[in-house]
Amino acid sequence: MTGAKSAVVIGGGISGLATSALLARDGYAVTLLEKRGDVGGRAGLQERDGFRFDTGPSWYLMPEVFDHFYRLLGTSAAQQLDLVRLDPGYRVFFEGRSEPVTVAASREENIALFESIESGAGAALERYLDSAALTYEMAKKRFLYSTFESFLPLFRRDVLRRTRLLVRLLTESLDKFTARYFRDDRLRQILGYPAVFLGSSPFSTPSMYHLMSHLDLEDGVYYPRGGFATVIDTIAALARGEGVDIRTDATVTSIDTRAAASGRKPSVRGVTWTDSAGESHSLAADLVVSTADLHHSETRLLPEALQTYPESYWKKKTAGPSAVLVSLGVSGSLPELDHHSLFFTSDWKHNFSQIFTEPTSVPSPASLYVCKPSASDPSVAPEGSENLFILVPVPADPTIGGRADDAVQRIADDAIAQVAEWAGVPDLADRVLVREVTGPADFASDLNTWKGTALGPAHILTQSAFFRAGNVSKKVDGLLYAGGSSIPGIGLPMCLISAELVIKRLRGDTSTEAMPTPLTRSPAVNRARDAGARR
Ligand SMILES: Cc1cc2nc3c(=O)[nH]c(=O)nc-3n(C[C@H](O)[C@H](O)[C@H](O)COP(=O)(O)OP(=O)(O)OC[C@H]3O[C@@H](n4cnc5c(N)ncnc54)[C@H](O)[C@@H]3O)c2cc1C
Repeated sequence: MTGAKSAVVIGGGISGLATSALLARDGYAVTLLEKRGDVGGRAGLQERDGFRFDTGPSWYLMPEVFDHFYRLLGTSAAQQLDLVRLDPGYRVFFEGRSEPVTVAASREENIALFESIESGAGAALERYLDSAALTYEMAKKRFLYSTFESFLPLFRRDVLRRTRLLVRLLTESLDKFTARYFRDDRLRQILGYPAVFLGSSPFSTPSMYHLMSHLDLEDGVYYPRGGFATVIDTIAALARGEGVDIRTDATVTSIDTRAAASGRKPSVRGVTWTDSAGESHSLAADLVVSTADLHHSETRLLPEALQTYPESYWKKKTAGPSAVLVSLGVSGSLPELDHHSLFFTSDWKHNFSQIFTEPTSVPSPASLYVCKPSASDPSVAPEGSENLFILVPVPADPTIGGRADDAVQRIADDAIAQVAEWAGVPDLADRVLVREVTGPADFASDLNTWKGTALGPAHILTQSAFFRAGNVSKKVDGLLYAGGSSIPGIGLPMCLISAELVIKRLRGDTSTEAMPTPLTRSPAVNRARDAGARR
């Protein structure tokens, strides 16, 4: 585009694809460079023998955030995806108890469910969910869509009025918070588990995040038919439609800068990248947005003097868990499992401390998660078989190993045995037709994640909201960040918001709300383009 400013986006996960689409719509000439052979990053796809395995996300929460993102691009979630609301929401197996608990799709049914487990818990859940809904709405309106470039817009009457409540929600742990409402361990586990979505533990994540229960117990759990890869496909197609040049097998090896004019910071001049044949290339750009993990972007792609977040910063930070992922094609049907099934151990607190507290170790038995997308989607498994995805949270430590290591394969064997025993499918291991395993070392080498974390920096208080790493380099002009390790944080909806925060930061938009839809080109970009065209 004549006169258009150029941008390079590093990384082709959901954040990179979303950021590149918005930048292109805003008038930038965008090139996206992804090191792997396919886009998707953590939200990848593995196809084998007729099975389609999503390699990462499986919970589609905060549907309005997805829809808002699509609307920025002039379309909608309904136009792009075939979403089904899961009913029931999910099933939970508890160690030592023969009867699982089935969490329903609606608030009313869940209130009745809680009451059936603990007398008085129905009314307590009503209060809990009211508080969760209010906190979620406030987070969406005041925190999630803020770049925190300025704190002034946060000082609104609705926030100030709730200062005391906010302080309590930030300083009390989620576990303590739920204990004030419920006595039954099972209910407290159901309400504490969402901390794992945030790469954290209910014992260290702030109770602010009880807002997550609004999402799974009231708002509903959705699934995009075709799998999460279809979400990636649609965003990649929209990015291409906006003119983004997406290049795979393109590993960025440095973010390049030009020396500062006196009194100013150095500024980006582009990136150096290597193709699959190992040949090095330079690509000039006015703007670079890295959506690779922030630890990698900062400590591997920039010289030390230009790092806003050097190794000394990361030494004091807490990584979210890594995971051993087991994708299985299984012959026959598995009615014992729901679309989503959770398996909680009774020494749950010890389980979390094994993952997060030094010296760490791999929990066994583990509190783990199983997805069976074939429950809702025949396209992900050949007829007469099931698609299973087991996620075993483990410490963020690449020395645990990867798919080639016996230790990781043993963790996978143990997880299959645990699911078989707890869910009552004794022949599960014998029915496995296809098996793919991923471990912490694979996250580190395949995706350049910090310490092999599956998710990113944990959402503990000191790594949430304005305490989380910001989306702009303090040392290099024209260098911005998006993705799970930056603001607002972990999860697909957060990553879509992080893309929008790049546009807000470039425009100096310090508002706390989502931008109006559809995204229209900023006057500043139009002026720059016109000036370039006149030259
Ligand atoms: C097992 C698992 C389960 C999850 N479950 C859920 C869920 O149910 N719901 C939900 O909402 N979220 C879930 N998440 C979180 C969600 O998947 C992530 O937050 C999100 O996908 C992160 O996207 P991203 O684009 O920020 O990072 P990534 O997906 O990691 O993308 C970064 C990209 O950068 C590339 N890259 C790295 N270095 C370079 C380089 N030097 N040059 C070029 N490219 C580079 C990587 O290859 C990668 O493709 C889950 C994640 C995992 C791993």
